[in-house]
Amino acid sequence: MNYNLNKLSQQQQKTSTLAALKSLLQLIAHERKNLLLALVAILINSILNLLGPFLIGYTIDTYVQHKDYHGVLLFSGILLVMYIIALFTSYSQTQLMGGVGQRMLFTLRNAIFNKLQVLPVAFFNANKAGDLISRVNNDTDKLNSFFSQSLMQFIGSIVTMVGAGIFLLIINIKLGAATLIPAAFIFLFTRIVSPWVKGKNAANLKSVGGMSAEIQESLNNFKVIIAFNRRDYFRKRFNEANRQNYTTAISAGLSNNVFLPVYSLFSSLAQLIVLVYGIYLIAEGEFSIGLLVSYLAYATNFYNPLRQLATLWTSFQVALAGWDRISQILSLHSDLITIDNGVAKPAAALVELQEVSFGYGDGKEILHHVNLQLDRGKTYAFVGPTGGGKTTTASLIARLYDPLKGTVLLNGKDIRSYPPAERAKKIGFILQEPFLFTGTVKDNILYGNEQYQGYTNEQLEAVIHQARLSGLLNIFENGLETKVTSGGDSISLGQKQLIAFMRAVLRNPEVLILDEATANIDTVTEQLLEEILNKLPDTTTRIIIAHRLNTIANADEIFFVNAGEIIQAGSFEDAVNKLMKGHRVS
Ligand SMILES: Nc1ncnc2c1ncn2[C@@H]1O[C@H](COP(=O)(O)OP(=O)(O)OP(=O)(O)O)[C@@H](O)[C@H]1O
Repeated sequence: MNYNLNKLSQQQQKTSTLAALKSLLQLIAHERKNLLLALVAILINSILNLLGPFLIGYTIDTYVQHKDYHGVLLFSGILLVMYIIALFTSYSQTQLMGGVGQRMLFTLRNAIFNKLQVLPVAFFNANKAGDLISRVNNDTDKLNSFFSQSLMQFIGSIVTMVGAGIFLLIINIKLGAATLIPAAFIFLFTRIVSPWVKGKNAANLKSVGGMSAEIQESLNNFKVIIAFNRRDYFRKRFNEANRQNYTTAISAGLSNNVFLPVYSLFSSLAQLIVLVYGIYLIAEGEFSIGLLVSYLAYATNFYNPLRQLATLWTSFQVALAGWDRISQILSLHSDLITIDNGVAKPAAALVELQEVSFGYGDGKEILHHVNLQLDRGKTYAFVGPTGGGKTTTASLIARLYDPLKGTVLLNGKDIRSYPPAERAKKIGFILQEPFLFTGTVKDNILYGNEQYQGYTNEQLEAVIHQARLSGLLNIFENGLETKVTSGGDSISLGQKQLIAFMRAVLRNPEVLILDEATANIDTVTEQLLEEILNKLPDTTTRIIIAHRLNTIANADEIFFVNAGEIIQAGSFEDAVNKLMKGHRVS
C-alpha cells in the first residue's frame, strides 16, 4: 500500500465540491439539534432582513407621501423591534456554530490522532512528522473557521438572496430578470474559478506542512547542528521552506481575493440596471417611487450577501483544501491486518521464517527467500555488516512489517493471525533507539504493561527484584521516581537502553529481541545485563543483534545476515573459525 501522503494527493481523484460539502456536513451530522437551532435563527434573521425594505417602501407610499407621521412612527417602531430581534438571532447562531466548530475540531483531531496510532511503521517511514503535525493542528483549524464562522452566514446569505430574488421577480418580472442577469455571470465565473482557487490553497497548506517538517527536523537534530556548526545549512533550508510558503501564501491570497472585486463589479452593474430601468418605468407610469426604493433595497439585499458569499466561498475553498489533506490520513488503513488463520501447525520451532523476501518499497530487496528457525529458550545472535539486514529481520519477527513473500510463524501459527496485543505481549523488542516519553522511570517501565499497572513503588520494586533487575534500577539516582524526558537528555543513552530493557523483560515475553541494546552500556553493566539474560525463564528465546563480539560469545547459534541472505554459522567458536576462513563479520 502507498502510505506517502504527498503521492496520494497526486493520485487522489478530484472530488466534486458537492461531494466534498456532503462529506464535510457528515462531520457535524450528530450536531443536529444545534444545527437546527442555528438554522432557525439564521432563517428568522434573513426573513427580518427581507421584510425591512418591503416595510420601508410600504411606509413611504402609504404614510410618508400622505404625511401620516403617526403611521411613520408606528412602522419605525416595528422596524426597530425587527432589527433588535435580528441582532439577537445573529448572536445566537454565532454562539451555536462556534460551539459546533470547536466540538468538530476536537472530534476531528482525536480521529486523526487515533488513526495515526493504528497506522503501520511504513506510514511513518513515508511521511514527515512535521507535515503530520501541521495536518492535525493547522488544517483542522481551517475547517473549524469554516464551520464556526462561515457555514451559517453561507446559508443565511443564500436564504436572503433567494428571498430577495423572489421579491425582485414578484414586484416586477421584467425589472427582476434584468437585475438578476449579472448574478448569472457571477455564478458562471465562480464555477470556473473555484477549482483553481482550491488548488492554490492546497499548495499553500502543503507548504505550511513542509515548513513545519523543516522546523521539526532541525529541532530534533539541534545537537548535531551546533556540533558541526551547520546552522547556516538549516537556516538556508528553513529559509527556502519559508520562501516557498511565502510564495504559495501570496499566490493563494491573490486567488482568494479574485472573487470579491468581480462580485462587486457585477453587483454595481445590477444597481445601475435597477436605477436606469426603474426610472424609465416610473416615467412610463408602471412603477412608484416607494416601489423603486424597496426595489433598490432588495437588489442590495440580493447582491450584498452575494458579495459576502465571495468571502465565504474563499473560506469554503480553504476548508476543502484542508479537508482533502485530512481525509487523506483518515481514509488510510493499516495493511497489517489480523488474518483468520488461527490453526497452529505442529511447531518445528518457536519462530520460523519460511521463504521470506522483503524490501522497503523502493524496489531494493533486503531479504531474499530467507529460511530461519529459532527454538524456544535458546539465545541467537544476528551479526553482519552495517546495513546487512539484521534490524529488518528482527522487525519482520516482531511484525513491524509483513514480508512481501513467504511467511513468519510464531508457535507454528502465521504471525499475522495474532491480535496486536497478544503479539506484542509475546515479543519484546528493544530498539536501537529506545523510545521514552516524558515522565518517570516507573511510567516508562510500565508503558504497555497491563499486569503491573497501578502497582505502588514498593510492589513494583519487589517485582523488579524478583526479575533480578534491581541492579539496573539502582543505577538511577532516584530509582523508579527518576525523571525522564522524551528528548531523554536528563539521562544517558545507555540508561535509556536499560529502561527499555527493564520494560521489555518485565512483560515476560516469549521472544526478547535486543537490537544493539548494549551498544552504549559500560562493560560492568553489560555483564550485569548478561547475567539477567541468562537467568530469564528457560522458555524465553533471545535474539541479540550486536557488533561487539563479547556480547554474542554465549549465543547458542550465530547467524550472518548480509546481502539478502541469512547464513547459519553455528556456535561462537564455529563462527570465529568461519571468520578465520574468510567470512566477514562487522
Ligand atoms: N525504513 C527504511 N526504508 C528504506 N530502506 C530501509 C529502511 N530501513 C532500512 N533500510 C535499508 O535496509 C537495509 C538493511 O537495513 P537494516 O537496518 O536492517 O540493517 P542492519 O544490518 O540492522 O544495519 P546496522 O548494523 O547498521 O543496524 C539497508 O540498506 C537500509 O538502507
